[in-house]
Amino acid sequence: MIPKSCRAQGKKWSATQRVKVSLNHLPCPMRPGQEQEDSLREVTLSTQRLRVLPPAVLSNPMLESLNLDRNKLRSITGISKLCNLKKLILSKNEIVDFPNEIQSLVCLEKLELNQNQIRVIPEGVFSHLPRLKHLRLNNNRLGALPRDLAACRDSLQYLNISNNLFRTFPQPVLQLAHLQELHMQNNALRQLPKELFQGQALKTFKANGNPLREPPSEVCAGGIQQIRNYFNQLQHGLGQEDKRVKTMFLGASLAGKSTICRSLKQGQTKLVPKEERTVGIEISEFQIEDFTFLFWDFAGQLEYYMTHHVFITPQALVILVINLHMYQTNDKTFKDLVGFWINNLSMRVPNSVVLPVGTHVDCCQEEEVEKKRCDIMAKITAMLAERKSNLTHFIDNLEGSEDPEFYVEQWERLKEMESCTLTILNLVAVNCTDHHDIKKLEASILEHVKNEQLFPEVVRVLPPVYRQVEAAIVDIAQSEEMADHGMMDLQYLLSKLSQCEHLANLGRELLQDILRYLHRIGLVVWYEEIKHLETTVFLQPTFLITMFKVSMGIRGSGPSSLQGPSSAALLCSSHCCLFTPSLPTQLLVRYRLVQQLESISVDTLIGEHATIRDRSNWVWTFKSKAMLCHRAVRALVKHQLCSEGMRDVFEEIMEHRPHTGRGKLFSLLEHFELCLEVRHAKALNPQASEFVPGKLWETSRGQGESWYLFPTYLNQTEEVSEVWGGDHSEDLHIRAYFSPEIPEGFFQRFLVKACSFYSTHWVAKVICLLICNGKPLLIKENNQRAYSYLELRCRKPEGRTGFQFAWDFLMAVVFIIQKLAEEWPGLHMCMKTPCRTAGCPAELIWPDMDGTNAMTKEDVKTCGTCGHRFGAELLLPKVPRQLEEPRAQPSAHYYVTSYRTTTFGPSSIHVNQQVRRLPRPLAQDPTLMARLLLSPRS
Ligand SMILES: Nc1nc2c(ncn2[C@@H]2O[C@H](COP(=O)(O)OP(=O)(O)OP(=O)(O)O)[C@@H](O)[C@H]2O)c(=O)[nH]1
Repeated sequence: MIPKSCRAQGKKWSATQRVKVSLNHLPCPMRPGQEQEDSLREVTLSTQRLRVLPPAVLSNPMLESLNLDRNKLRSITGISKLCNLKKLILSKNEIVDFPNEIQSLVCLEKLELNQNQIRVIPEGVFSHLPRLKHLRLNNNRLGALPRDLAACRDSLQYLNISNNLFRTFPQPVLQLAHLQELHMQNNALRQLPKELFQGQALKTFKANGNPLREPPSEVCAGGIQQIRNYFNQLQHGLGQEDKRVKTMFLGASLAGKSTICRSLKQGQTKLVPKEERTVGIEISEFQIEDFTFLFWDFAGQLEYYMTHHVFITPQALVILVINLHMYQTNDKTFKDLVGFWINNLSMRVPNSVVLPVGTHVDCCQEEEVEKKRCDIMAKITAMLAERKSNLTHFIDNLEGSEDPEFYVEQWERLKEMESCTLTILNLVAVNCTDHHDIKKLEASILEHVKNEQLFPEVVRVLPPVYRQVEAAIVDIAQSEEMADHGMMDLQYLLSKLSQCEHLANLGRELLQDILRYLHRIGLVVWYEEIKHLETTVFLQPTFLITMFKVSMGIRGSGPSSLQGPSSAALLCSSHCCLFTPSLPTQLLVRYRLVQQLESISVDTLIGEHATIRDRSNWVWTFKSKAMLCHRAVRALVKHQLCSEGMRDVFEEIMEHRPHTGRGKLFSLLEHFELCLEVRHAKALNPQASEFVPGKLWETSRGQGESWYLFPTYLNQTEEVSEVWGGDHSEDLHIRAYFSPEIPEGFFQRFLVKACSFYSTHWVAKVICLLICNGKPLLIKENNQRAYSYLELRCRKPEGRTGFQFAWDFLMAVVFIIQKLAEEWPGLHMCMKTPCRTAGCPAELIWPDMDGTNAMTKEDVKTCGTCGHRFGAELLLPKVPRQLEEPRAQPSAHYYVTSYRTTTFGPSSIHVNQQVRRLPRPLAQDPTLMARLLLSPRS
């Protein structure tokens, strides 16, 4: 949250209008020439605050294209006069009643009415629009489509009805024989008709955000072919209802998560000895009545929070376990034991259902339990209310600004966040040593998951073959031949499945579909998108998680001072069908990595061609720089695994030849941005020689071995500050504000992302300095309640080229931050520039960024608080107009080296990691990069 004073001040600043065609410049029918003819045919009147159609527009019957988006239109009376109109854009207006006059626009090919408030479309409009190819009706309040939409059967190719209120599939759509693209996301659909997928025309289909059970969302996520295969299979046998709930146990250390988890599974009290701490995550499956529960037991230690972005997923029941004995009715314990989790859930999975469970009731007085229960519930309620009120305040702030149309995208995003609700169920207090309490908790869980309002997606309809394949995989996973680590080659697995008598006739495509489904529901893990892992299926996901642990669990202290001894708890249950107890969980645990490194045996060192001195060096580098070299990690893992006779696992997860590839372990760590591969470790911080376009870059793969930086364990900040040389009042200086706060692990992941773009960097715990073409950019984290932001600073440049470069650089980093922030759907981020007058609290709120960087047309801005005037280029990505000096380089140079370093304009970007996810021409053009990085979440 931003202090009220600053927010209020921020409103006084505003961007200038971005008017494309002003009303005074409407095409005049008298001017001759081709240009004139074109302008007669096409008019754009976006963001003009129009309430009615301007008569000048209506008097032009030759008009073929009219864009009226982002106005205040409620009706479009008179539009029927424009009978030659082919394209009509009415997006983001205030239309409630569908404009009937549209039926007169018989030439219409493209109609966009998205982001209005239309509830009903009357019959008799579309029957007059036989040429309509493209129709956008998303973000309205529609629950049905008119029957006569079928009249567009030969023309309509694109239809978007996402973000409406459809509960049943609109039947007229089935008539649209030429439909190629259909968007139906975020409605309330439960079932899709198989007829939709029978023709071959449909190429793109999106339906995420619906409580689908037939086909389930996890099948739809596989695309049209997987849906077709699903329906084909359903024809061969009746669909079976599968009731499955992912249940995540979260909470601080020693809360009792594992105890509850095990007790529920075994149907009796199962106290977990304190020494058996959970490490990372444990997964197990078991049954209550006809519900299958997939339990994910998360370790409470801070070290593991870094992996939560990988495993905390939506649509799960969250059991938030609170040790009532430890809990005190003060703000501090609330924050540590409850508030922290509620905050994280509301940022990461804002639509979840949370069941708070209080443990250790036997250690409390009866009245004490009730008092604490009330306190916890009241504080959670207050917390959520504060969040809502903050969102409302942000929305009001944008609506009340002088130019609200410049903040439409931010406003929409806030509205979306406002509509999300974290449902908090009543706290259940239990004594885990008492069998009755465990039964009571079980009944409570069952009651909640049966509630369709809370869990509309629990039931999935599946063809019998899905269950058969799942059962066959369980058999394979439990068979003698299965290695302990549970990893299997994809082709081998498929051939094993094909050998099963009843699965012999299934095609590979269908088997892979089913594997993808099982991956999405969390039963197996198959990361098709990671190069080193595309042919590996983890039949025991728990093992996969242990691989992460190599990089974690290093620090000796937890979130509170509750740290216990360090050994792994291992889940083992007769109900647990997929996960066997023989996993090497204990072996890879690193609570105290320094000690672990020190204990690497001499034999292992010799095997890795290392010496005792190397080992001391590894320890020193890790302590001082949070870095481990490839060999150190190899030795560490080998030492642990080989001493337990698990050499095969070691060979599986580590690359044999250290210089040729990363191996599975590092592919995973990098994919999830838990560590950064760095080439140089000579200086106190990773420092690479800089890439200069056109010159030889000295860094090369053959030079020395790889080092891996684990940013979570960084500590010192002095060196970064020293290289930066201190803040100057003249610096270009912007801030990315976060509400409610910067999520745990955000800055560390930002470091991994940003440093993979910029090869020269210095990093520390909450500060990072990136260098691009010799220019530094500093990023600092300030995560204070009601004052959470990342500050970006550049030295004040000189001349036009300097500003161009500085803003390119700043914007590239802003986009990286924004892209990362998208992973927290409940996180609000807002860019601001503090007033440059010392002591003035005003801040300029940035308008929406549409990727053009043309954020203002004003050359000078005046602060509404202190009255000082500043060149706009000092505050926003705006380059001064006067051409004081020739540009040093053309704006869109593009260089690719073997390291995939690319350059746009004067800036250079190292896309070593991102290149896998972003298309090649990424850096050809900074605005393209902006659009790519800012493209809406799917
Ligand atoms: N007396 C009593 N002891 C409990 C209760 N619940 C859990 N315990 C004990 O509390 C300790 C911690 O329980 P765990 O289940 O390991 O806690 P956790 O939340 O999984 O802890 P981490 O593994 O650190 O994340 C164990 O020694 C349990 O036996 C309870 O209701 N009453």
